[in-house]
Amino acid sequence: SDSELLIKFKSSLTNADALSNWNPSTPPCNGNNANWVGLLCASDKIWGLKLEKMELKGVIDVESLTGLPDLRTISLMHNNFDSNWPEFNKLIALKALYLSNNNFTGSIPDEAFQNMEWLKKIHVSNNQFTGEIPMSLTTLPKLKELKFDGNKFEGAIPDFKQPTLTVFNVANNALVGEIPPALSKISSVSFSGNRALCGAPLEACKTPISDSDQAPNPKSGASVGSIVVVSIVVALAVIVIVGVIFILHRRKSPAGGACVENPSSSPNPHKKSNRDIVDDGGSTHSVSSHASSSSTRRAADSLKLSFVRDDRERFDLHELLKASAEVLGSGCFSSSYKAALTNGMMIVVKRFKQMNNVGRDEFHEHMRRIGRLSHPNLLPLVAYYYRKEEKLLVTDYVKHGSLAVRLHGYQGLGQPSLDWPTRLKIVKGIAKGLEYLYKEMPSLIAPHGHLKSSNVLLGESFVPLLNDYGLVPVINQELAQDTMVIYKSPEYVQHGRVTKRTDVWSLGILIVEILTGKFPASFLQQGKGSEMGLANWVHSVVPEEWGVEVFDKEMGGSLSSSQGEMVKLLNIALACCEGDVDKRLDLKEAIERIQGVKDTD
Ligand SMILES: Nc1ncnc2c1ncn2[C@@H]1O[C@H](COP(=O)(O)OP(=O)(O)OP(=O)(O)O)[C@@H](O)[C@H]1O
Repeated sequence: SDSELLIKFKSSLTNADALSNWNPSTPPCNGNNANWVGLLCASDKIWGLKLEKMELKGVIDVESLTGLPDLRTISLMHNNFDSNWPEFNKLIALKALYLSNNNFTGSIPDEAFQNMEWLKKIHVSNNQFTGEIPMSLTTLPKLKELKFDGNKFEGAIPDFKQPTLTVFNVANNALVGEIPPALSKISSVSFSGNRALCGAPLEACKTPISDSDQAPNPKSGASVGSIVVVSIVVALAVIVIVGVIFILHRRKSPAGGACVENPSSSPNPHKKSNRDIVDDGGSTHSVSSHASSSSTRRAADSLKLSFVRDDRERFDLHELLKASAEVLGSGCFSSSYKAALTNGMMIVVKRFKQMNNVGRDEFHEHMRRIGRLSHPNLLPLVAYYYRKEEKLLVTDYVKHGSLAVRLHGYQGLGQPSLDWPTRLKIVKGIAKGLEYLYKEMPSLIAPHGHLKSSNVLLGESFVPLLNDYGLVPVINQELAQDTMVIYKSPEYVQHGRVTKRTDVWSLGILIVEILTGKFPASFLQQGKGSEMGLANWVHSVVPEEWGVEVFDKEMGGSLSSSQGEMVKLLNIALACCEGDVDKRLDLKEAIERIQGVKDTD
């Protein structure tokens, strides 16, 4: 059983006190939550081991882990492991392996990553690894992130060619020789602190390379002269290929790859005439200018939008493809486009690529369930589109935009900020929307799951409308864990669990943001590192001994006339983002107390 395998895994570790609740008398998982510390669970299955900062040491028994067929991610970062490379390639389904900040030693065998076709992320920064960077890494088709910095790797960098490789860091090793041309666009910082690396993005290699800094690539066996000639040819080809990839990437990821739209940028999104909304199995279909091309027509014929409410005028994907579109933002999670239909209707299409956590039937059922929700503080789902590779969710366009932009994006433009009565009204509306979600979706542990200021839109008279709710069950777990707000909560960061009070924590963070006017910048980062940042952010903007100076100055005169009520609301917010779940307010208490705050202006 999973319990036995994990207990066996634990038995070869030394100093495993942190795993004391690994006890066969309770099952390791309870649905999507972990009973045992350091596990990541989904539907009672273990998909991740997150054993970080536990002072663990000893032997990593990979063999035992092969008995966990759903295991996709392993993090052992910030421990004291000092062994040689464990045979992780026995875990062929692994997608992410994080071993940074330990004392692993010895060389990593050349074939260490053979057959690990699913592996996307490998972080081994700040260990004591020696020898050469293993060649088998160059054969991984999905490799996205490779962090090998802060070790003692030597020799040349193998010829990485994967176009998927976007995060690459080998700084502070003892590497020599020419940087493979396909890596020339990576920041020079990622190659700094090595013995003798050359070529873009660092300085060009000298030709011929002098004896003292010559770095023959022991793996290629080619002469320096031929390397130079081949490099020039390859470099030219790469420039052309990178150019094409860049253009395609810009078309697909219009915000330039930024993880989350930065609300302090202009509130008016840059208008584009041509945007790709539907990706039909690899070929893209631009909105507007190519609407009449036969491929677009063929694709549109095969595409059907599923409408989830009866009270809405219907349109089809033909119409959507003809519409002129504008990019609203491109987060880690999704990309959003605003489209004007021929009948004048303005809609927003959100495109998700990683929404495959459930099968087709369950997905349809879940969307219909979301479609049945109706509340003055929820932005209703209008329609959706299902394909295995991607999903589109369609909502109305809300012309006043998001709370994030209203709070943080207007300052430079001389626009009036939100006053206290409006902020209080927004907080009360958000709380009511959340209360409704809890009532209508009781089976979800976190009925919202991604509550933050860019997911609160402002309707007429600043009525807040919650967006992106109820999506936790359908988003791929790995992406969800890296991006969704609930997974940045203290209980998830520390114990790998989400509770009925986790959305309350997000509500607390949001109220602190509304009252202080400070933006939790760690929302802009993805994945690890951003998590503690967000949990600690509250303490940085509202220190232990806080006074009236913490409130947003933009609230002007109300700061003196309504100070008492503001203090009351901030205290409620702090009780909502209390790190200890047992001491945190539950939703009912939080809502009662919020509704009791008065608009005294
Ligand atoms: N229906 C809508 N009407 C108006 N603006 C919207 C609408 N939906 C989203 N937006 C705005 O578009 C921008 C991009 O939203 P999107 O939801 O794609 O990303 P995000 O909320 O910034 O981050 P994440 O990817 O984590 O959800 C945000 O500023 C958001 O407030």
